Amino acid sequence: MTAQILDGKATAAAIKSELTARVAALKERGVTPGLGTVLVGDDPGSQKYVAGKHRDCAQVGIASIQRELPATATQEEIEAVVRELNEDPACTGYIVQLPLPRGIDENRILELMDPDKDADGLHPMNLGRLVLNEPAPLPCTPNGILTLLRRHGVEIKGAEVVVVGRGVTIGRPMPLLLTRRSENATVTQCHTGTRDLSAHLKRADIVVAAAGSPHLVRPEDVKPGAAVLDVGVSRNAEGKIVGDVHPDVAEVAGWISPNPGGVGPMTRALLLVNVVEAAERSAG
Ligand SMILES: Nc1nc2c(c(=O)[nH]1)N[C@@H](CN(C=O)c1ccc(C(=O)N[C@@H](CCC(=O)O)C(=O)O)cc1)CN2
Repeated sequence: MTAQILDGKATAAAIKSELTARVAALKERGVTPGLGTVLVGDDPGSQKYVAGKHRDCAQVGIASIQRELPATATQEEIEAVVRELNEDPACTGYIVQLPLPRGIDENRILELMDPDKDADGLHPMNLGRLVLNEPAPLPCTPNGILTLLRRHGVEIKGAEVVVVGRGVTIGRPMPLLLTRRSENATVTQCHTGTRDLSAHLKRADIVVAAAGSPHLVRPEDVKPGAAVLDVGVSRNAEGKIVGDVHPDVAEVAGWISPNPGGVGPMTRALLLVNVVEAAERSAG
């Protein structure tokens, strides 16, 4: 039996359709939500992701504010754009596309953002609120993964979850979301220093593979029936995505997220959710 698909494309489309109605209701009250993006440099992947975010905005009626800087931009030039978006009343929320070019202090840029306009949920204040169980915009990829599981009826409560990776956008916040009382999962975080990854994976009901290591999760390491989410985006020589999950895992798992078409579209949809929620808060 092959695994059932955690269809990120279809789920994101459903979320966007729900958001279209919420944006229309906001506009009737005189509020137009606006998403800003700050793109620094000419990385083709980042350009593609940012273009996708603005396509999504157009689909649901959110206004787009785009700021682009060359790869040679200085820390001060990027900070000036961040300050400008903090002050711009048309900008409900914004993101700084990561990674930033080498030499730029990414944390300082994130800290400079107005936390109330942090559409990514990656500002230290908002990550702190998440730790403290206070309301905050949630990081888009972890929230996208949770939403994808929930909308496919995958049981999270009581599940043993293994998160592979410890990056700021996914690996670090993912366990914080999963261990809230509303989710009640038990989480093991694995990383390059984990001694026996295979032993941890074999016990997992849910695997979130976000290590950026091609085909790291092999079929022999997966518990039959487990839900496996592939967040890896390495590229092969032809520029095609190679995920962290070996394709044969589909023969063992109960659920699998395709890549592309799984977690990526959910990341974009949950970004729009953060913008619409911020606009609804500001509308009172
Ligand atoms: N400020 C941020 N930077 C980055 C984030 C983030 O959440 N905030 N995450 C990633 C990139 N990312 C969003 O920005 C992102 C990655 C992938 C996709 C996506 O839709 N992928 C498609 C495939 C696209 C392709 O063919 O390349 C898919 O999975 O189907 C959307 C957003 C790092 N930076």
